[in-house]
Amino acid sequence: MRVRAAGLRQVLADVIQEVRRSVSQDIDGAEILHGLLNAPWLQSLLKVYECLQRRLRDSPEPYLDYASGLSLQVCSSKVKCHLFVLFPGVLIVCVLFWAFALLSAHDTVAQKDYEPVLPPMPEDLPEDEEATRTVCLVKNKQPLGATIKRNEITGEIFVARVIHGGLADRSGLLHAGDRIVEVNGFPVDGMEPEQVIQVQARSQGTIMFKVIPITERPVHNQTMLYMRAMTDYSPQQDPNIPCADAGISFKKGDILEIVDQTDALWWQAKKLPSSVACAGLIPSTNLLKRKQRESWWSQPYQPHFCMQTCDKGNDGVFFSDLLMALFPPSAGFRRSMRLCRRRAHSTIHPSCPTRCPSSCYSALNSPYEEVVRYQRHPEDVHRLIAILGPSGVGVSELRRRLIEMNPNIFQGAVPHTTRPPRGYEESGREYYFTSREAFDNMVYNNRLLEYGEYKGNLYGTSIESARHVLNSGKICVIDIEPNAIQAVRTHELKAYIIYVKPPPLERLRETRRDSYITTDYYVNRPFKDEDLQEMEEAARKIESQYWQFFDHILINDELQDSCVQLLTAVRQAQDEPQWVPASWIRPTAEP
Ligand SMILES: Nc1ncnc2c1ncn2[C@@H]1O[C@H](COP(=O)(O)OP(=O)(O)OP(=O)(O)O)[C@@H](O)[C@H]1O
Repeated sequence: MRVRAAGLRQVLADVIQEVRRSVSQDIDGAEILHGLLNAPWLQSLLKVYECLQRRLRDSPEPYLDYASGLSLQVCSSKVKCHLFVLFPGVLIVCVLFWAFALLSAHDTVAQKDYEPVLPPMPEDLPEDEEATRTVCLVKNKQPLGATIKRNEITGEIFVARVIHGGLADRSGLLHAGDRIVEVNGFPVDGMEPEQVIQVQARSQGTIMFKVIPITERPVHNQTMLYMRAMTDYSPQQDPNIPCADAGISFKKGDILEIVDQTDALWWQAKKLPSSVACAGLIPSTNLLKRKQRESWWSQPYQPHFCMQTCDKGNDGVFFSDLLMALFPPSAGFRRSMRLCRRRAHSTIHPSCPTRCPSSCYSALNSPYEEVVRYQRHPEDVHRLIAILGPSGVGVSELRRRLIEMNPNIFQGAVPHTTRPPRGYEESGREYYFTSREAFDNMVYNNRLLEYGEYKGNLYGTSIESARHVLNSGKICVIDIEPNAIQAVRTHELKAYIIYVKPPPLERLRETRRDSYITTDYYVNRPFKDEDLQEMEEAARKIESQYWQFFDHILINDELQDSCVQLLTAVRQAQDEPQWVPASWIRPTAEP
């Protein structure tokens, strides 16, 4: 009340005076606040606000709503003659034409002529009139925003759901559960829903429903809920959706704002970022899980995409030495792990299935993952940066360049190995050298993010190793195999996953012309066309299985551009809000 009486600008002036006093008392921050409150833009903004408030209070009423008619009368009288004396002919015609147009617009607004003409209310309202409601909606180009269903026993037609933000919802007059008795005067009992829709589609301009409102409307205490889609969905390909046009399609990784979960089978959601007010139908978690199970049973058997090879070649003693010399502290583990896939006696394990069977499998199988917006507090440890991509795409190169750019900020996690150290190696620098027993112990206790065996030696990255870097205040940057994604997506590490994607084949050929690939053998050799095709194929497989987990996709085309992109993505991960699983922030949230 005080604000209205005194005016906002007056209140601001009082506050400024108070703050000025604080400035003279040298109170921390008072000067900044004073400068802010004194800013001319704030004064102007308040002035505009006050003007608008005044306008709202004393909303202008038209003095006449027939100004154009009156002016015609005036013109046809003597005044016209006087005007002709004062102004030459053409000019006066223009001025009069303009003035009439203006006055006619004024009259349209004054008479509220632009509002739709509603049909008269029916006169013969039945006795039980209070039990029915006549709802008149003005159709524009958008759909009505409601679906209907038929009670198969009684033949009665009901509103099945009202789409959030649609025409029916905005009217506030139709609700899920209302029984539709008539549409535009046609009784609809016993009709098929398609026939009812045809009746309503025929109507022009307005559409009138006679409904018996539902007596007990469910109370909505909907809270904001966001989900990351873990699967693709297209309503056009779903024969079970109540109305395909009311559905929304989404792809893995899309963020969905769930606006209505009242229906057990069909939720209403908006795909973010969204500029539309109207939501669309998506299948609920349970329904989508059911669909996935059904489609899984109908698929031919597909072996799990797994990083295991059983090549028994034995030409690598030499190779390992050269390898470690070439890539001493940071790239060794990845290289070993990568070559594990290609070479002898090797397997790579994500540590996760033993560590977190429930969260891993549920995240892989659940069609949605609840997410929240999270921004790291500047005083918290950094988020782990995990980079992955198909072999040869440039993960090691990008990671190496990032760390070299600023080793005071970025650091890799030192891997563990059971292989004996070489002359130049120091435990804790190139590797932590451990016994096989100690390594097995780490595996048993789920302390490894991923591990693998190569030529009889075990290699792995431990959680402690990543934690050590993070606790030192640096940003830990590691490269992982795709099947280790689940192991790094934890409340503690809050991994930000960067997927390095190869550019189209043409660009790969051009950009990798002078680059070398590390092959099965200890020599690096130029990329061949089949290496590039293999890379594309591997990328397709990774994307089809893991796309939903990627926080950033970096297309490694020009190396310099990719480095800049990587740096930007890492900065955003640490300093800007990102969608993360709700279970990281609220331990009670379902994984
Ligand atoms: N954008 C790029 N343009 C040209 N050459 C590149 C680019 N990115 C990486 N390279 C080169 O491609 C080769 C393979 O890159 P890198 O070793 O980083 O691959 P990787 O993804 O780590 O796979 P792997 O671990 O199997 O070797 C290296 O010689 C690297 O310098």
